[in-house]
Parts: sequence; C-alpha cells; structure tokens
Amino acid sequence: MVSKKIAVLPGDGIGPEVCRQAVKVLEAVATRFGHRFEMQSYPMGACAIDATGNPLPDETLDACRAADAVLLGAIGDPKYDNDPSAKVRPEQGLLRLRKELGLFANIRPITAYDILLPHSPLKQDRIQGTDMVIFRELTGGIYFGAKGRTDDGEGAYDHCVYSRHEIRRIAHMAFQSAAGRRQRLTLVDKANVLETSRLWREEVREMAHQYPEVTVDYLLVDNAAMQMILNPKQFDVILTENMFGDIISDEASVIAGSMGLLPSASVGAEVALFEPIHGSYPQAKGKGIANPIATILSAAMLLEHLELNEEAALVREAVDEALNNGVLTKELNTTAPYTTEEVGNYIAFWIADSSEKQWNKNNVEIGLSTII
Ligand SMILES: NC(=O)c1ccc[n+]([C@@H]2O[C@H](COP(=O)([O-])OP(=O)(O)OC[C@H]3O[C@@H](n4cnc5c(N)ncnc54)[C@H](O)[C@@H]3O)[C@@H](O)[C@H]2O)c1
Ligand SMILES: CC(C)[C@H](C(=O)O)[C@@H](O)C(=O)O
Ligand SMILES: [Mg+2]
Repeated sequence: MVSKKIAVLPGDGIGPEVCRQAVKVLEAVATRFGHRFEMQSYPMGACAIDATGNPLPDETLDACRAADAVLLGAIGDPKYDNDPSAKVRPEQGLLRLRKELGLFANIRPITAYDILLPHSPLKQDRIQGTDMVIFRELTGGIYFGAKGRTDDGEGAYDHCVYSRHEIRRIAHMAFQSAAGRRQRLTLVDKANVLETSRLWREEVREMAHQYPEVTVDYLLVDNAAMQMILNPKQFDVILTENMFGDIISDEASVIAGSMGLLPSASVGAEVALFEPIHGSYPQAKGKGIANPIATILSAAMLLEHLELNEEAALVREAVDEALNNGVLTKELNTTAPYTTEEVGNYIAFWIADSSEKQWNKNNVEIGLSTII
C-alpha cells in the first residue's frame, strides 16, 4: 500500500473531461491495489486567468511543488488564440510551470497499434511496427529566449539560445533511453543554418563516445519531417530542441491514428508532470467526443515514474482492451462511437475488476458504482 499526493491541473477546453477519466482510472488503480492517491485539482491556464488574472496562481505552483506528481489536461482558449495582442495568455502558465519545476525533458512515445493501422491516413506497411520516443528539450530555446518588438514597432524577435549544460542533461537521458532500446539515437536539428543546432551537434558528437553501443544519426529537421511520414520505423530515440520537438510530435500522431492517443512525461530536477501532447481542442469541449486515452496513458507514465510498474502495466492492458474491442471515441470509431466518459468508464472498470468482463454501455453505472 502506498500513499501519494497527485496535483491535478484540468485546464481548459477538453482538459477537464479527459482529466476526469484519467483520475477515475487512477482511483480504480488505488482500489485494486489498496493504495491511497490524494488527488486535488488546481486552476491553470485560461480558467485561472478568469478566476485570478494569473495563468499560474501561486497556490497552484505551490501545490505542484508539494506533490509526488502532477497530472495535466490541457490549456488554451480561442479567446486568446484569436487575440494576438493579449498580454496575459494561458500558455504562459504552462511555460512558467515547466520552467519553475525544472522540467527540461519532455518524453513523447509514439506507437503504431496494429488494431488502429487502418485509421492512419498513411499506408499500413509503412507504419506497422513503429515504436519511437521523442526526447524534446522543454525549458530552453526559442520558447524562452528574449522576445519583443523592435523600437520602431516595425519588427519582432524571438531569440533562440542554448547552453552546453542544457543540451547535455537531456542528451544523457536520450542516450540512456536508446541504450536500453534499439540503440539508435537521431539528433534532429537545423545545423546547416542555426548556430544553436551546431552546438547541439558538437555536444552530442562528443557525448557519443560515452555510449559506444548507441549509433548516432544527425538529421536536419526539414528532412526529418519528411522521413517521419515516409519511413517512421527507422526511428528509435529522437533527441531534439524545444520547438522542433513540438512540431514533429504532432506530426507523429498521424502514425498512431489520433492526437488523442499520445501521452507524455515532463521530467527534470523537481516533481514530474504528465500530460497528453494535444491541446484543449476547444471545438470538442463538452461534446463527449474527446479521446481520453492520451491522458490515461499519461497517468500510466505517472505510475511508472512512481515505480508502480505493475499498476501501470494494468492500465496499459486495459487501454489495449479498449482499443481491441473498439471502445473508442468517434475519430477512431466512426460507426458506433463511445463517449469520452464511456471510454474512461470501460478502462476504469476493467482495472477495478479485470476478472469481470461483463461491461457494456448499459451496466457500466452499476459496475462502476464502487469507484466513481
Ligand atoms: N499542452 C497543452 O496544454 C497544449 C498543447 C497544444 C495546444 N494547446 C492549446 O490548445 C488550443 C487549441 O490548439 P490546437 O487546436 O492547435 O491543437 P489541439 O491539440 O487542441 O487540437 C488539434 C486537433 O487534434 C485533434 N485532437 C486533439 N485532441 C484530441 C483528443 N483528445 N481526441 C481526439 N482528437 C483530438 C483534433 O482533431 C483537433 O482539431 C490552443 O489554445 C493551444 O495553445 C495546449
Ligand atoms: C501550448 C503550448 C505552449 C505547448 C508547447 O508548444 O509546448 C503545446 O503545444 C505542447 O505541445 O505542449
Ligand atoms: Mg504542441
């Protein structure tokens, strides 16, 4: 029996809906294994601006610092997306949180599930067997460099800066991950143009001597974007800077079949944070069509981080069960779609009592009454 404190930041748009399902799944895990997960929600993003004027209130940051792990839904609102002049923005809350917690490595695994191959617009033989992980640097680069407008108001700038230290700490993680996988590391950069990319190459090339079992490739990001679609199976571990990682991971979701499937872990010096790679998908808010699996798999990564490996494996098994039985939201099941809540209920139900396979849409309320 373990007792853990998990700070939950549901955020905006579909964030609260998908987060609710992941919390339910964690409750099912706690019930099944006799653990105690103390889960409390805090505002971050547009909802926090509405409530306090601040996208990351002190109370939220303090609660994250005091927690064993953080679970995040998504933030962002069209009100701000459509107003480039807004000075206070939901995304500032997320960026500041990453910086304050020292979350310098964002780990994004991408898997092509056999059962979902027909749902990808890409040819099945190209994507079958894809299994890669992107290590995206998360607290440096162009996201965090000096930004502003020129004095004459006619221009704007975003500086991209990286230090050797910032590169080395995430590169070590990526090398270690590659060593334990298929021993292949690809550095994605733009070294033909950017000085920061040349520093990345210099450091990674030097570090490669410490990991002789790992084969290192260097790929320019424009080519990488094409290779991702052309032959994704060639990738094992991808290491890249903040903005390139943001872009190629959304692209990679096409291989899996939906943005609603891709989880992530943000790790670093302090407490770790777990979040789907997708955003607040405002068009879907309240419609029950958002896929909660990316957030549920983020909860599985959270359990692994807490060294609750058996528990995480059961969550993954339950997700596989949902995939194999077509218990999926409408972007993946167009004929008889399930709602966000039904997918969450199915997975939680399976975890709470996987010997009981009698779940169906009608009995779920009864079956789950003990855990939701
Ligand atoms: N980490 C985060 O909180 C995060 C990440 C990305 C974007 N955002 C914010 O989200 C807002 C919307 O951005 P966007 O529309 O560019 O990206 P988005 O990820 O919210 O949605 C892009 C598309 O992906 C698909 N999608 C996303 N989540 C899905 C899910 N759970 N199930 C099924 N399909 C899903 C939909 O087709 C959607 O149109 C913006 O304000 C942006 O800043 C936040
Ligand atoms: C919302 C935005 C700041 C964020 C990012 O660019 O890092 C998002 O796209 C992500 O992938 O988590
Ligand atoms: Mg993104």
